[in-house]
Amino acid sequence: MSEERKAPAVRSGRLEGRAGKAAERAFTALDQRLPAAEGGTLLRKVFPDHWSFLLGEIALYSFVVLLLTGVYLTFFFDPSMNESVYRGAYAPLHGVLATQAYSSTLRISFEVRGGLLIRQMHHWAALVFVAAVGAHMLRIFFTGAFRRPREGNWLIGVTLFQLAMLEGFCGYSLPDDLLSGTGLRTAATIIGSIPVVGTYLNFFAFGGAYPGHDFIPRLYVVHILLVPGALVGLITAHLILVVYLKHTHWGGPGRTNSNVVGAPMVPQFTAKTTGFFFMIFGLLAALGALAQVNPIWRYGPYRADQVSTDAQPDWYVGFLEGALRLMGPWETNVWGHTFMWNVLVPAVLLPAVLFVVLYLYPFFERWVTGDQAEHHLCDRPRNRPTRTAFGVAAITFYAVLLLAGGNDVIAYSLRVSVNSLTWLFRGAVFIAPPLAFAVTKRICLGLQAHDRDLLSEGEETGRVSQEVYGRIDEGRRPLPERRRYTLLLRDVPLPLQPAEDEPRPVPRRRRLRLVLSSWYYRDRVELPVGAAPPRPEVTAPPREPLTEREEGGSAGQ
Ligand code: HEM
Ligand code: HEM
Repeated sequence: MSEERKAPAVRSGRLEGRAGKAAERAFTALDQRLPAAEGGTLLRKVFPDHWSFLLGEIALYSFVVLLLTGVYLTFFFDPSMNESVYRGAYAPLHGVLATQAYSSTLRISFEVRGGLLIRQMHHWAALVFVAAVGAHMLRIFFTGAFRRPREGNWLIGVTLFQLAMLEGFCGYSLPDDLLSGTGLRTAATIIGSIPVVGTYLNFFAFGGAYPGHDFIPRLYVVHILLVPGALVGLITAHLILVVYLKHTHWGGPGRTNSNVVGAPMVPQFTAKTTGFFFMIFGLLAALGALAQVNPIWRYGPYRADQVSTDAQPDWYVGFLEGALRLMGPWETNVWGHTFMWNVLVPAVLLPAVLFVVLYLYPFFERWVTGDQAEHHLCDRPRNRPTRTAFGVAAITFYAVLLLAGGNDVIAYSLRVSVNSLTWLFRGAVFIAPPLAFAVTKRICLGLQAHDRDLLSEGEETGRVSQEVYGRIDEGRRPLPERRRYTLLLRDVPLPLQPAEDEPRPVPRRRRLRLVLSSWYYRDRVELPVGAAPPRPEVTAPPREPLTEREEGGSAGQ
């Protein structure tokens, strides 16, 4: 048997003699049936350590909690739209006509043992899940972890993000209370706004005129089978790619673009991440036990002729609600077909454009930079001012829409006119993102200038002294070597330049690329002269295999 295919404990010399032979035999038997030797290599895979890498894990573990609590809910939830008079444990609603979906959710809340806890855990886990997915996506964006070779994983990620929002929307629409019914009414209007086919799609989805009797059972299948199935499949592919492509890490001495340094999967990483799972589980259980969420008995069952004020969707759908509230009442009638711009633009076209932009961003940036190299080091956001500014502008745009989605609540709480507030948000949606872009870019360049200052002048000691001649010395000392190295490890491409032999006049597409490239990369603060950046370690040619190194250990694989 080759050295590689021996049991790890035998290989490392920790097991000798009879015990060693027995271990070797057992391992060989296992390896003939399962890829045990390959699995052993996998167990030593290293995983870099940084708090920002925990965001993906929070998403993963809250998804696991959703699966566990969701299965429990399916034992008791009845997705039927048949109506009957409510006679359950919640006396204030006695005598009210409600669907089985609504009554069974009340039963889960008041009669099933542990039902309210599990229901609230499920809802809190959904809120945390989508938030973690969003935050994880931002970390990938701001650190440039979407660049070659991880573009495929970015595409899977953007799909996961949409599925997460869809799953959440389907989930909170299931109990058929007044709030969720109002959300479904909005969904029906959005489907109906699609030109030409909208009405037919609506009839198809709802099995007749809205609300019909079919929609909640259909939504149920989507919520507990289709979307979770797609999520499980894509998350598995996502994680396989994370393992296969290896994880990015933050640069520093010994941490380069051609290696990955971190704790081995077994035992360090597994121990840490299992503990982290239990922390998340505990936190969600505490939230479920202590913080009320979605008290559907206060809203009452859905009735198509009623709508409550301050009806707010879950936070992740709030931006669509905001976009709908900001849009003016525009419609056009063409050959008997009505184009409802007031719904079509904010609720169909806007999200479509946003997600296409998200899908394409890595390819756009690669085109602008002409950068074909593989990148395994995380970017410091300040070193990519234009990308960072883009990200912050997008977050600002999203935040304005989210706030606009709660314009009635804000107006009521602050005692201001809801119309004035709507106009304020209409202005802000156009003005705030470019403003955020400009401010962020300035801040990034300011931080770069600060880095340059640190490199050339050293860091402040905090001790100001005065010489006998009167000169005041603010007290600086050279940066520690590790910090200096990290600041110098900067990987920022130069703007593309027209080649000497390029045909003139330069074709329009090429000109656009040159202009964009210059706009992206011309603003930068150069590092001090003489401080040679560790360039060779920054960019590796494509398809160089990465070496793995255990923290404080030697290089392997
Ligand atoms: C259900 C949702 C998701 C789950 C459970 C998930 C899980 C994870 C985990 C556990 C990691 C490794 C740890 C880390 O870097 O945080 C990871 C890495 C990654 N994720 Fe996700 N993710 C999800 C959604 C997304 C989204 C929305 C995007 C981007 C649009 C994305 C893009 C990536 C990329 C590119 C990596 C590799 C990062 C690197 O090597 O530095 N993921 N994901
Ligand atoms: C990403 C995954 C999921 C998300 C984001 C999600 C979200 C939600 C939300 C927000 C609700 C409304 C809870 C409430 O009543 O306050 C809900 C209800 C429900 N979910 Fe999920 N869910 C997910 C996965 C699952 C899975 C995998 C199952 C079952 C296998 C499931 C089963 C249910 C059931 C039966 C209900 C209705 C009961 C009720 O509303 O109390 N969910 N879901």
